Amino acid sequence: MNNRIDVNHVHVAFQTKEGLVKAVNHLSMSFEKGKVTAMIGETGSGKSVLGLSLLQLLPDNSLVSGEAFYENQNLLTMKASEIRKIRGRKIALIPQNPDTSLNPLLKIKRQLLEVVTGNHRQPIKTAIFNELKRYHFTDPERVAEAYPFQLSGGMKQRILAAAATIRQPEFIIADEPTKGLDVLLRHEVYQIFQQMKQDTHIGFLLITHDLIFANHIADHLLVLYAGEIMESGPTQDLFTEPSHPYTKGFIEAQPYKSLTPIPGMPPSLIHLPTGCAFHPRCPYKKTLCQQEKPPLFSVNNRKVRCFLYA
Ligand SMILES: Nc1ncnc2c1ncn2[C@@H]1O[C@H](COP(=O)(O)OP(=O)(O)OP(=O)(O)O)[C@@H](O)[C@H]1O
Ligand code: NI
Repeated sequence: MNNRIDVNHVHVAFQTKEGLVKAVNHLSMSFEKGKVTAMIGETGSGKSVLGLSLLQLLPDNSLVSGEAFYENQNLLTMKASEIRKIRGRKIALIPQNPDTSLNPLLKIKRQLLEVVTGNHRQPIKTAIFNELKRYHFTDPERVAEAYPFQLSGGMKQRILAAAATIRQPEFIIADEPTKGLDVLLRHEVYQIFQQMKQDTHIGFLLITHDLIFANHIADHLLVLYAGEIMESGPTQDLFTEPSHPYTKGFIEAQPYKSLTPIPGMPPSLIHLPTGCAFHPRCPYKKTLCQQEKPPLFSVNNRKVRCFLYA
């Protein structure tokens, strides 16, 4: 099947001097083409690690197991030569920081040409200009001749979006595209994504801390905590009525809400708590929560990893 990526029981751990860091723990889900799936959760919850694992972009100290099926192939175990054919062409990554992702020494034209390799120079140039126009560059010829330092932050974000979509991938993984941006620029990125979503049938995996963005654009939400999905379901439902105590706390902690942080800290990923990973911080914990890990319970049209919904 081409229209989804099916993630089954993925584990990612890192070997470190201190011990095994269990960053992603038996995580299962699927990403659909034509939909935006946003992955949210506190820092260190495993969002980026999961995203990078799908393209085999994790460092050498990582241990990855499980499956991520795309077109009947497991992305996680594919040979390097095979995943290279998929990376960028079928599944593209929009990296976080335009300043480190664009080469300061190369003109935009060169950087986009490197993305669309091929022999047919002329059609490729046309493709690049068309793609730039799609992102509201009114004078693509001039932008193509520019160096990154000659462009504003918003323009660079649009270049990165163009570089990702120009090869018409089926999926895009975007890791915190609004991180560290001021309000104006954030809104520009919202618009870029809105447009990518409207104009294409791409499936997006959007990794973000920006819940306003997620609420704006995502069809489906995944809430991660200590490398596990705590809750997943349609975005509107989760925002209007979060079920999991962690989702409630996380939404409440946002600057646009009460800004009340969840008491306590995320657990050590080397020594994960027994039972529910969230129990040490949970206001509703029962004895069972300390002893047994809750499965994902189906509640209405979502899944919740909490015994309150057993
Ligand atoms: N190479 C590595 N070696 C050891 N631990 C790592 C490595 N890479 C990531 N980790 C750990 O894995 C955990 C998950 O990291 P990840 O970057 O996925 O978090 P995140 O949810 O994306 O956080 P943020 O929102 O801050 O980007 C963290 O505890 C991190 O320290
Ligand atoms: Ni991250």
